[in-house]
Amino acid sequence: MTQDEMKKAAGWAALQYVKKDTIVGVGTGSTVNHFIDALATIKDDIEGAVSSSEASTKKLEELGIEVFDLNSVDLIDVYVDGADEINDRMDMIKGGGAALTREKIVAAVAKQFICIVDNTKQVSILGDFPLPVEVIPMARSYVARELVKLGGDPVYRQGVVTDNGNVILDVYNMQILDPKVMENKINAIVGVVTNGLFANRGADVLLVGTPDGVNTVTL
Ligand SMILES: O=C[C@H](O)[C@H](O)[C@H](O)COP(=O)(O)O
Repeated sequence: MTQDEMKKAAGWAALQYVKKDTIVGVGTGSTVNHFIDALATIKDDIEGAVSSSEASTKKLEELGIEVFDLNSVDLIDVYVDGADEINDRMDMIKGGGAALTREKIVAAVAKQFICIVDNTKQVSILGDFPLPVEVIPMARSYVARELVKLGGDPVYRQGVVTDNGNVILDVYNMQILDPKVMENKINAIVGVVTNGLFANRGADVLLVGTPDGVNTVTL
């Protein structure tokens, strides 16, 4: 089974968590793209979606799913999104596709976070995947120096501008032993918009695509 087939299995499995007549929070990335394909098959049964990126908005609209502005929505029942790494406490690193800030905002509003991954994303300690940090452009060098003080090696993701008009620093060589503390420390640096640690708000349900089917994990 290929990695993409495992992503697809996890993406389609998330459909069982979508309730009739609700607004669905939709993440970003190659795994979520499979979920969007699945969601399109029940588009007449849902009210629509709130999207976490321009890319997901485009795909949702192309498939005929109405996309609402988050400010016009009071309640999101489930938020479905992928991850770059996830540990057994359901803490995640996200933002490999630079969509971390809008993802974190939509996830904050949702009652339940359903994380969909293939089995290569499960880790015991977060940090092998470089941690993305979205930064206001004029603060890039200052934030990079502060990230070095926290023990990381930040690298500017050249040529990438986020949907919010900002830049990304990818922080290498961080062994993230306490994800909540590190999330808070990095967010406290002036000039940081947000970082890709999702620990204060982790996943509630994890669906893992494996060669033997989809495993469901809850805490
Ligand atoms: O910014 C991107 C998101 O956080 C994605 O959810 C994450 O990078 C996982 O993406 P994929 O499903 O393509 O591996």
